[in-house]
Amino acid sequence: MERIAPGKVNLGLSLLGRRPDGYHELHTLFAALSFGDRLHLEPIPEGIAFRGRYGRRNLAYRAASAYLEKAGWPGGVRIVLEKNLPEGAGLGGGSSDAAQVLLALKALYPAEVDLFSLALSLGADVPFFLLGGVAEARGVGERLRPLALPPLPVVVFASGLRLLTPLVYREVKPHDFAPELPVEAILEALARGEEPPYWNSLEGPAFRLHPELQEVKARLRALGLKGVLLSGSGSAFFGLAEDEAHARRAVEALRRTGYARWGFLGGNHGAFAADGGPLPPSPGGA
Ligand SMILES: C[C@](O)(CO)[C@H](O)COP(=O)(O)OP(=O)(O)OC[C@H]1O[C@@H](n2ccc(N)nc2=O)[C@H](O)[C@@H]1O
Ligand SMILES: Nc1ncnc2c1ncn2[C@@H]1O[C@H](COP(=O)(O)OP(=O)(O)OP(=O)(O)O)[C@@H](O)[C@H]1O
Repeated sequence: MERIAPGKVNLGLSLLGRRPDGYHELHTLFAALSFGDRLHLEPIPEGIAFRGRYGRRNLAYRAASAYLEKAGWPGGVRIVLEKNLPEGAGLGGGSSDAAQVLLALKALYPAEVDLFSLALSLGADVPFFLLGGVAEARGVGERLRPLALPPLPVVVFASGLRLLTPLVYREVKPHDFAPELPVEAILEALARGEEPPYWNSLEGPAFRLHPELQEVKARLRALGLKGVLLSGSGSAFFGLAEDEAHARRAVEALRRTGYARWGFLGGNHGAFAADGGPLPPSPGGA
């Protein structure tokens, strides 16, 4: 069984405040990308045979172990993980891998397991990846409302700087908090190809930790991309291109200085190949 684990960007991320549990209340729009990691999974009599970095600490391994434990070890699984997303870049790579493992194991070994709470226990971004597409999220990222967006050409760039999410959140100060995102106005601007009225509250902390990120953002803007924003806790940025040709030109200008890729975001029709053609739907839905 092959599955694509798409990356994500946050089409706006507002931190509303700090919660008693130490996490932050957020309001964000998740949008899945048309490219990501690739996982190959096959049933084996027992145990978890995993090929990928970090071994048992890998989120894909941890998702397999969590599901099989809850399902009463009906069998085992072999997982081969092909990473295409940069790590620690704010593109949700590990979280997406974990979600695809949960969906695949539910198809391989159906059981009365609440995937959603299992996903949340693995990480705040994991529940979104059970849905994919585009969704408004509140809470720590688990209260999801699916949204519809036409597939938009998007450019993603990561300079290679690893920004660990907990460190960025630890840098958050009270003046980084902001109001709720204007969701309808953002969706309208995106549909019209105008500059969306969104922001990412984590840019402040990230830029305080790594001021050089401001220059990366300026470079993407200078290429004519709209809505240039840090994705999640970074260090990747994304920007919206006028069309495919513009996206290709921007990637050409960026590719010598880091991870540069274009694709489509939005659309609730699952993953697309980066050239815009649809990938075969991954078995087991979603
Ligand atoms: C930055 C985002 O990626 C935006 O989508 C998410 O908020 C982070 O999602 P994630 O990487 O899955 O985060 P987790 O692995 O669950 O949490 C890592 C650390 O980030 C901080 N964290 C995460 C989410 C949140 N709403 N508030 C937080 O303060 C916590 O210190 C937590 O220990
Ligand atoms: N399958 C995995 N893919 C990538 N990183 C993983 C994976 N499993 C564990 N990790 C560890 O988790 C860290 C964060 O990985 P991930 O790629 O999810 O970060 P991210 O892209 O910033 O995600 P997010 O946007 O959710 O913060 C990595 O730096 C790595 O140490």
